[in-house]
Amino acid sequence: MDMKFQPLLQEKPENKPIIIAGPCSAETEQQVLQTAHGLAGKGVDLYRAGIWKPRTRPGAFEGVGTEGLKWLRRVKEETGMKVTTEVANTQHVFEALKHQIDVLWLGARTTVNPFSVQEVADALKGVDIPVLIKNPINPDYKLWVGAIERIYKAGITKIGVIHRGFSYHGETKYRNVPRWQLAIDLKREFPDLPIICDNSHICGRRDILLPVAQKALDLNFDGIMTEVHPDPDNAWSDAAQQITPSQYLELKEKLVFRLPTTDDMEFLENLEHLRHEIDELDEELLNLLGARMKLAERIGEYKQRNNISILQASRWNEILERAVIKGKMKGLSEEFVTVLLKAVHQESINHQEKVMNAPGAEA
Ligand SMILES: C=C(O[C@@H]1C=C(C(=O)O)C=C[C@H]1O)C(=O)O
Repeated sequence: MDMKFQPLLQEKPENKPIIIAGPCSAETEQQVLQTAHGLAGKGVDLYRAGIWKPRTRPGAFEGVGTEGLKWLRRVKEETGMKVTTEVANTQHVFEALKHQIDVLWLGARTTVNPFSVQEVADALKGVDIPVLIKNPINPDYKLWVGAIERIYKAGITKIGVIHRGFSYHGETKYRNVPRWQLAIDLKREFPDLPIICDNSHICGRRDILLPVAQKALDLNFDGIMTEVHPDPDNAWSDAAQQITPSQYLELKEKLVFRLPTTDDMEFLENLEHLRHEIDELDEELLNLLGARMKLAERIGEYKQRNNISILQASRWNEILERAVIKGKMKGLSEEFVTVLLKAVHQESINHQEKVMNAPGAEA
């Protein structure tokens, strides 16, 4: 689907990151206003607070509901900051619009469900409001794009996405693993679609908020969304990942904001030169890989004639172990070498399968 997006915030100069901060949840009027005053006038474009909280299990704090929207309105009046909250159904949209919330967002648990996304989209028909769409909990690129398309088809063109990481069962330092590649894919397919990094939900802890936000900026993300609370340890939700307004401002100071590009001729010429060298190496890599597959095909022919299986685990092990060691000496990570070699091995198997199972191969 061909989509043309408009800038999320009209007044925001191009190439300046969109800064979103505020508590995970609105808890009390005092907490909402105290946090807002700690952030006002400090370059925060949008003040966030969850009013309706989808929780994993019942009984946890599920948000203050409509009452909290009045507190957000006071934030607007008293600080001049725009405000944003999460909506998940028709009633949320209706209440948020009634209380002049400036920007809406769809949460990860909503994006996973096309029925819910469609309900929100239908409620938004004919309304001109920016909408941010968080990635679905599971790393399903198409589901994420599907949610964007549903909102777009409702006539909303000020759309952005929020990358909040993906649920993962194994051991990891993150609460939600980033899988940056999905965000990079989105950038490639929709260059005009702003991507905002929710470092709080990716990290789930305070000590790595800065490197994750910086990584997002290095990947040319268009903004950062961070949870801020006046008393994080006693927050009613997501206590481990929230930081105080002053800690937040310190973090923001440390971030290095990058430009997507420049018109500096010297820089562009040097870049061009180095990129030319990369292109040549890429070409060489492909030639080598092509030649390697030709050899695999010859091995496939022998195996076929002698009725030998394609997969040879001990040989494959040897190759992988050797490559990891050699790779390390060349500064290549084990993770990269493993992923790369596994892909090469799979392609080699595919080539052999084709040769060995081709019609007439038995003859
Ligand atoms: C090419 C072979 O077949 C398979 C593919 C391999 C490769 O591409 O290097 C290695 C071992 C096998 O699993 C082989 O047996 O050598």
